[in-house]
Amino acid sequence: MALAVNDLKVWYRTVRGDVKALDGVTFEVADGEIMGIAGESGCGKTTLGKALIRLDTRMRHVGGSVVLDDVELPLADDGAMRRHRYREVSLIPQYAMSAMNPTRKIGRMIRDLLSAHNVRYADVLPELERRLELVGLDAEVLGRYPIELSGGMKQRVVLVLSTLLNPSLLVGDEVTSALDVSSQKAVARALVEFRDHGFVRSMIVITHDISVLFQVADTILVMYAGHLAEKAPAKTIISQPLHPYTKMLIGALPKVGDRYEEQQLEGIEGRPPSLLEPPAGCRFRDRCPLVHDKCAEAPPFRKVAEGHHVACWAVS
Ligand SMILES: Nc1ncnc2c1ncn2[C@@H]1O[C@H](COP(=O)(O)OP(=O)(O)OP(=O)(O)O)[C@@H](O)[C@H]1O
Repeated sequence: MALAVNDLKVWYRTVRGDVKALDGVTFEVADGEIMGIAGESGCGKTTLGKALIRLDTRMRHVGGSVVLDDVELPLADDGAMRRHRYREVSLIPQYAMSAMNPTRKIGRMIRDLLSAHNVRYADVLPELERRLELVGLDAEVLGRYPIELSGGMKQRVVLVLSTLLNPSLLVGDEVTSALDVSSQKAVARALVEFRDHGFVRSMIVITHDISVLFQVADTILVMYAGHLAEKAPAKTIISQPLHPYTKMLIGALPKVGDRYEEQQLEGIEGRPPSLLEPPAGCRFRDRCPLVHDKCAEAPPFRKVAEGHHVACWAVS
């Protein structure tokens, strides 16, 4: 087992009270698994990804644990997390490619990052060049400034850089967003290849665009309002989703072969509850077509088949 997250709660302190962005989530990611996280904006995807690497000053670890390769990560202790970051668990944050320092050449930027982790650039340079080549980039990109590269090239550099020390887990947050379709495909392919080559053991790929996950993910975890709704193999999520929210998410996707003007995208009516004062019970119940009395109680995230977990009272 690569990653075991148990009843993890991470809240944000705000002047209006605590935002319960991650409110007791439990799941596992196996060795070699690429797990995608899907869900509407604000459901807690980014918070979950960040919580595994670095809590920012407003985030508070309220409870629960994260165990990576049998070692519990000291989430609340930023100094102690340093030892795990980058070497064992690495993050490609949202907007990583836009956040590259425009005044630093790519090679210099990588050198700085490595030296912050006590690794000599010269020692990894041959491997760095090999991996750049693998993602279709010539080693001469190391002598270029970020502005000289396209979005897709930058994102492939970020992928190589973030996995250079072969971490056990890579978390990629919206790594294919803001790219054109062919660059999206190249980055998605590179993610899978990096796992297949063993450059990274397991991955969590976060996106609001569930169709991206069909290209890369072995399993998909669907989140709703700081809770987990469903986790299953990607094929099962597409063909036999069980949670009413997952069914709506899948139903909201355009169907292959539909003509644009004929598409009737259903969308999902209503909005998720506020995470400042989330209601007790199932958080989806106000929007759920299957709501009944029992939903006043929070449904457990329980196993319904091998590799398939669902939190819904209406699923038998
Ligand atoms: N710094 C912060 N301070 C207070 N609340 C925050 C902060 N960052 C996020 N939140 C709140 O936490 C909840 C979860 O946000 P998060 O960014 O994790 O969701 P998300 O699913 O990744 O959304 P998106 O797809 O828009 O990135 C939301 O209600 C959001 O408003």
